[in-house]
Amino acid sequence: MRIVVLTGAGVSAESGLGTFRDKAGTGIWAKFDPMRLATPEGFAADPETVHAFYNARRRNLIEAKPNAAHAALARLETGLSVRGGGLFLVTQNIDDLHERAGSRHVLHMHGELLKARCSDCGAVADWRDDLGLESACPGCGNGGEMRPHVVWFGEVPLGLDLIETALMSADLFVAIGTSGSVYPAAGFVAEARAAGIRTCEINLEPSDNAGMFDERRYGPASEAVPAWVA
Ligand SMILES: CC(C)NC(=O)[C@H](Cc1c[nH]c2ccccc12)NC(=O)[C@H](CCCC/N=C(/NCCC(=O)O)S[C@H]1O[C@H](COP(=O)(O)OP(=O)(O)OC[C@H]2O[C@@H](n3cnc4c(N)ncnc43)[C@H](O)[C@@H]2O)[C@@H](O)[C@H]1O)NC(=O)OCc1ccccc1
Repeated sequence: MRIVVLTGAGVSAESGLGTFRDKAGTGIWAKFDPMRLATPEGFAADPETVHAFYNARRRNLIEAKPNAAHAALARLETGLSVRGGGLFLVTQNIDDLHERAGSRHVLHMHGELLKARCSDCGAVADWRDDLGLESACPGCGNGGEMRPHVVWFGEVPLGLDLIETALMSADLFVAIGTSGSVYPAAGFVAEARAAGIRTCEINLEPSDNAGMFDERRYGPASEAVPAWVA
């Protein structure tokens, strides 16, 4: 059995990491302007404020712990591989909770908060401290060029070709904890359906494209994902 799982902010919500959009309007993008904080233009216009936004999220992440949903997906990875199948885990999350729960192969299509990238030479480095204009690139040594290694709006997500290949050879596509509002990730279910692949949504509430899924399971990820994996 080959399964492609796409996760979003909802899988890390019970680990204390805020989601971006929710019906109650208390998501990160309800409090902060994504066009100012999560676009290359916003970073060019006001890098200090963007650094402060991601530095706060990085410190918060370092204190966070994986939850039962992350642990269940790590078990699924092992379980499928010993039975000759495979799990392709792609996440929109920039946190490292899947890896901390034991998942060995995780594709971060929107980048990683614990990495920084030099806008000059493109070098990507592990980064756990605050990032700022004074941060020097460990590659080319230039200061003032380091930025969070995340995919901002208007930027091309990472690993789209690998995701496409995995999707086209999958038996099942499952979306977990995502609102289905950000593309191209929100379009994967349509691609899976078009390829005749079975689809399932696991979420707290129906997502924007809930109707596209063959199967829907609702509840907190820390309960619904272990129940689905078992
Ligand atoms: C807002 C939207 C309309 N805009 C877009 O989609 C844009 C523009 C666009 C492109 N194509 C389109 C087509 C139509 C319309 C618009 C577009 N897309 C882009 O700009 C993308 C880049 C998008 C990436 C932007 N970066 C992020 N983040 C990184 C930084 C950061 O994190 O700061 S996006 C941001 O939203 C993403 C999606 O959010 P979710 O993860 O789904 O989280 P959300 O809060 O929305 O939902 C949480 C869900 O969990 C549920 N939940 C809550 N608690 C729990 C719980 N306890 N248990 C279970 N579920 C739970 C809730 O009910 C809810 O449903 C997140 O990953 C997050 O990363 N780039 C691009 O298109 O480049 C060109 C291109 C593309 C392909 C090929 C060539 C060229």
